[in-house]
Amino acid sequence: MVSELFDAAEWTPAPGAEAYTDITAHLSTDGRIARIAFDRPEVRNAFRPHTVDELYRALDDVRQDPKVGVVLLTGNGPSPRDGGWAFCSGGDQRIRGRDGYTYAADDATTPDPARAGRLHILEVQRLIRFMPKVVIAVVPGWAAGGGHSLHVVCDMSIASAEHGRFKQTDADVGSFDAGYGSAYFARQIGQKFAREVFFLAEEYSAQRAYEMGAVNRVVPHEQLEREAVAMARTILTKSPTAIRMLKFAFNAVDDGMVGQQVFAGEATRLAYGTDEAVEGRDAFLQKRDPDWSPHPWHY
Ligand SMILES: CC(C)(COP(=O)(O)OP(=O)(O)OC[C@H]1O[C@@H](n2cnc3c(N)ncnc32)[C@H](O)[C@@H]1OP(=O)(O)O)[C@@H](O)C(=O)NCCC(=O)NCCSC(=O)c1cc(O)c2ccccc2c1O
Repeated sequence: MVSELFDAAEWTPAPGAEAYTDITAHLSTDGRIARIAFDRPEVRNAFRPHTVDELYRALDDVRQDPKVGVVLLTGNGPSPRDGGWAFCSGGDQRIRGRDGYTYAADDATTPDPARAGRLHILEVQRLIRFMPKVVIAVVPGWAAGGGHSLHVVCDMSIASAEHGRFKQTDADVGSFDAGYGSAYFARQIGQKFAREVFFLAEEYSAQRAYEMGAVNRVVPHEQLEREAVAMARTILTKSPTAIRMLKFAFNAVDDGMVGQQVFAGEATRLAYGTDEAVEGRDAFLQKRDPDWSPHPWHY
């Protein structure tokens, strides 16, 4: 069983997914939705460097899959140990070294001193942020620490009414996501609430997260993945170009010059499709002056 909420009739394994140990990756049977899930429920889906490597690969694969328009990022469960549910509880504290999270040597908890520690969940955050597809955090249980930050960076979040729980534990464990996890979170819900979530590190419910504007929908646990798929199916009825440009427009205001670059790159791609741009290219290749006369100076 992948997860108690997983509907086997809906999904087929993504190419290469059989090699994953710490995540699962599936595509909907029509190939248009991806479901990528943390698969370490016994530790509330905490991630180690190997988990992050797999997550990055799976997300990058779907980024490059032209059929996929929406990605559901979730956590499998429940825990076989105590029945607890989690989206993700952040970095695996057992293998946190002085330079980041350490790769395992011979077993999952023995650090390999030959490899530098990693904080590359931040690379995953950037991949989610900049991929031209909608990423929905599907939160069946705890979103804590770095898991809290991951849901923050997703485009939308949907949470289980019964088991969805949130807690930003960074400051409890001497860590701090000083980028999207905190500063962008404050943009989402406001400075006072964001500071409260980080400075007090108190647990809050899915309903409270909804009231603060941190999640889009709170739904009965049993229906969580069905509702997430329904949201994805609605998004898939829209224009891919419009959704892509909207995502990058929403990002741009908070992403500085990088946000402008990402948005502008897509604008350039659209401009390349015009007769005007084609004339510029053809004139160069044909070693003649471009004829811009069919193209007015629009106002
Ligand atoms: C998530 C919890 C609030 C859940 O509490 P609950 O009581 O339901 O469950 P347990 O505490 O009993 O947990 C069950 C079992 O799982 C183990 N576990 C849970 N989380 C982790 C974890 N993150 N690492 C390792 N193990 C974990 C737990 O020990 C239990 O196992 P036993 O064998 O002991 O029974 C609660 O579990 C909790 O608070 N978890 C820790 C949350 C946390 O502090 N996460 C790390 C925050 S820092 C971080 O994630 C982070 C990562 C980065 O890569 C960054 C990079 C750059 C900047 C910042 C980063 C960053 O902040």
